[in-house]
Amino acid sequence: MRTAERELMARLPEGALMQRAAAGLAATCAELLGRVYGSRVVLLIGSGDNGGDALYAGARLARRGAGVTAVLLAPDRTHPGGLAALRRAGGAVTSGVPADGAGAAPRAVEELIGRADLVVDGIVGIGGKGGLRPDAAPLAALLRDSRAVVVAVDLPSGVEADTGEVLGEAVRADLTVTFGTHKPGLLIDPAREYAGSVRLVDIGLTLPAEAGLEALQHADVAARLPLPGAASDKYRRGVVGIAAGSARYPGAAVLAVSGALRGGAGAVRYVGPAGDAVIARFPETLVSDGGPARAGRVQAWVVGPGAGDDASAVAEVLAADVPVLVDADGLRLADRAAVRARTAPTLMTPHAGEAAALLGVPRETVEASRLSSARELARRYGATVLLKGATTLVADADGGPVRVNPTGTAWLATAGSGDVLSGLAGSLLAAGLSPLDAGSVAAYLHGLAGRFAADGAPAGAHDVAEALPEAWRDVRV
Ligand SMILES: NC(=O)C1=CN([C@@H]2O[C@H](COP(=O)(O)OP(=O)(O)OC[C@H]3O[C@@H](n4cnc5c(N)ncnc54)[C@H](O)[C@@H]3O)[C@@H](O)[C@H]2O)[C@@H](O)CC1
Ligand SMILES: [K+]
Repeated sequence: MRTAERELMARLPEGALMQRAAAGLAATCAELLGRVYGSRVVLLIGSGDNGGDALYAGARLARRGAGVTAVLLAPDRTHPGGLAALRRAGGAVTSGVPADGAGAAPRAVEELIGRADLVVDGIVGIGGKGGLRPDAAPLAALLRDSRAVVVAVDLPSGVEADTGEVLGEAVRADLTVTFGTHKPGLLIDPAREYAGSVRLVDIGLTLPAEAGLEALQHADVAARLPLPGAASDKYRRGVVGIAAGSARYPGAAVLAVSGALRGGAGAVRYVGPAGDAVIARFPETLVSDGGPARAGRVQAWVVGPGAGDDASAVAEVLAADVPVLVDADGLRLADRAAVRARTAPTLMTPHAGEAAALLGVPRETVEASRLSSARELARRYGATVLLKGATTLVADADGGPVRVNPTGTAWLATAGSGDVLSGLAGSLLAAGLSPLDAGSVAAYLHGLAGRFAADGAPAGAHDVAEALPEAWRDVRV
């Protein structure tokens, strides 16, 4: 993003890029205000180009009759062109510097924000690091209590653009207008939550083909779905083996199979103590007695959901020379050296707690730094890692682009939903997808299915599995 901006700026007349950004920002603000004339707009302005965007957008709104006041955090280092434009358009300017350098914003600023219809956050964008500085932090606190709509420029000020971490005080926006492309901080929790809904404004950048972070969209998923051809039979479509469930947790086996049956493999083979429960619910399942090593050929294994303490099944699966997905109890039971020694692909699917145990750090650390945690886990185990959570990430061991799943929903935070996901991803592995594709396509479909199943009301994991065909159909149109 930064390189692309530099290249384009060198080719365009001075300020052209900022004008494109400001035009998009002003249009969105006008849309949110409904009636611009007579509305009260406050601009929070830091010392960089992020403030410049906000000032030029403010000037456009002032010309349309809004009462616009810019609150300057660095009055002597404010974007000069933007400030002049706002003044020419009739906008007002006041200082936002706390009297004692930190602590509280000036009383006049508090009142302005209290009366505002809309506040534009132009404190800092991609040039910032380390949370808001003490002089800016009180403004973020004021916004939390304000009834005004808060629009962040490029990023909510204070979040880490490159990682999605939030290291201190940051602005909570209702909407973020971002330029050129999405930044990791808009896609990955916890920062994502600060951004509200995100609107992308095209400013004409040519972006590099490969980014550090990718999000699939419907067409990308559709292109990766395994579809049967004329020559397909159940074996060519792939057989997925599910080694899951225990006397205590038979339901995990049923749910993993329910996901696997909707993932594109031609057949699902089940191995474990819950065979009766599986057959009762899904008669099409091939149930084997004995361990995974004696189960017959499969093209991929899923091991771990509800597995209890059966370490031998996990060891047998890890010894198989086919792609293996390790989930839940399997992550705890797996011999770490055996995972690292595998030559066929491995896909690990921990939630934050399981990832923390594997990394030997507190759970909060993983939740606060999801991107680096997923990458580190993948590197350490030589495996692809799907880190579950509000924003699911899938990272390959080679350090290539990380996939962030855009379809997640809080409704999926329900018991058994991970079992469905692991069956689904395992089925895609058996059908021939790479672990990165299998994990990210599964997360995408699973998120969509969760939305369809919930549709504003609680849904169980089995509802999510039943909505998977609808998710397939949705991405294929
Ligand atoms: N470079 C470009 O071509 C374009 C840039 N645009 C805007 O410019 C922004 C980047 O501008 P800059 O590189 O000037 O950087 P920013 O404006 O994002 O931030 C830099 C300024 O913020 C202050 N700052 C840094 N960390 C802070 C913190 N933690 N708390 C408070 N203040 C902090 C610094 O003193 C510095 O002056 C983008 O986010 C975007 O909004 C857009 O106008 C589009 C075109
Ligand atoms: K901002």
